[in-house]
Amino acid sequence: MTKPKLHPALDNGIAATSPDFTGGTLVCACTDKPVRVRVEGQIAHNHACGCTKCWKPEGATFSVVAVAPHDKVTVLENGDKLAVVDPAALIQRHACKACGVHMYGPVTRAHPFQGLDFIHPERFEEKGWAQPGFAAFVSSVIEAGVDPSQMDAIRGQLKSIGLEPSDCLNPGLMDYIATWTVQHRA
Ligand SMILES: N[C@@H](CCC(=O)N[C@@H](CS)C(=O)NCC(=O)O)C(=O)O
Ligand SMILES: [Zn+2]
Ligand SMILES: [Zn+2]
Repeated sequence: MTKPKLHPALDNGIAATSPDFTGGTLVCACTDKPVRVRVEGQIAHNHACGCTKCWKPEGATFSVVAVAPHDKVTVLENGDKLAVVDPAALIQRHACKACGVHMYGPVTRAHPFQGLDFIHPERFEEKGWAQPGFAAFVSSVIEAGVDPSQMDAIRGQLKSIGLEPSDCLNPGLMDYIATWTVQHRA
């Protein structure tokens, strides 16, 4: 059986994290006037996401997505090309209107992730960003059109490259969210 393809940054060996990575510039896919977004410092919680809302490159089953503190994220150039994909969503994904790449997605409402921006590290010009550590929303790939019969192979492939599959977030983040919820009960 052929290995299921997940994402270009996962299918040919995952690039190692560099301790020297101190930030980088995310660039959209436009050749003319690309949007450029600076992220200071290393990213956190990098993971593969199977949900239908996260941006994926052409042909990918998963997105690769991480977070950075909002105050470390700055639009450098061509921010006039950005628009929020779904203003009602928790993550305010700012996409390039010309090429469709999601450049940054802040969480502004009261939520355990408030103050964090979701970004796609494969758009960094630089190498060395923290490598993905788990896979989230794996069952959601079915909503994007994957045949349910493929799920065993997909979960097996994720495990084989060291990305433990979850159908929501990973246990550490789910515990963090539940703890926040207890602490913020009215
Ligand atoms: N099954 C749904 C899951 C969507 C979902 O909950 N995505 C997660 C992971 S990115 C989330 O936190 N979404 C918040 C948002 O989209 O604002 C889908 O695939 O559309
Ligand atoms: Zn673009
Ligand atoms: Zn997602």
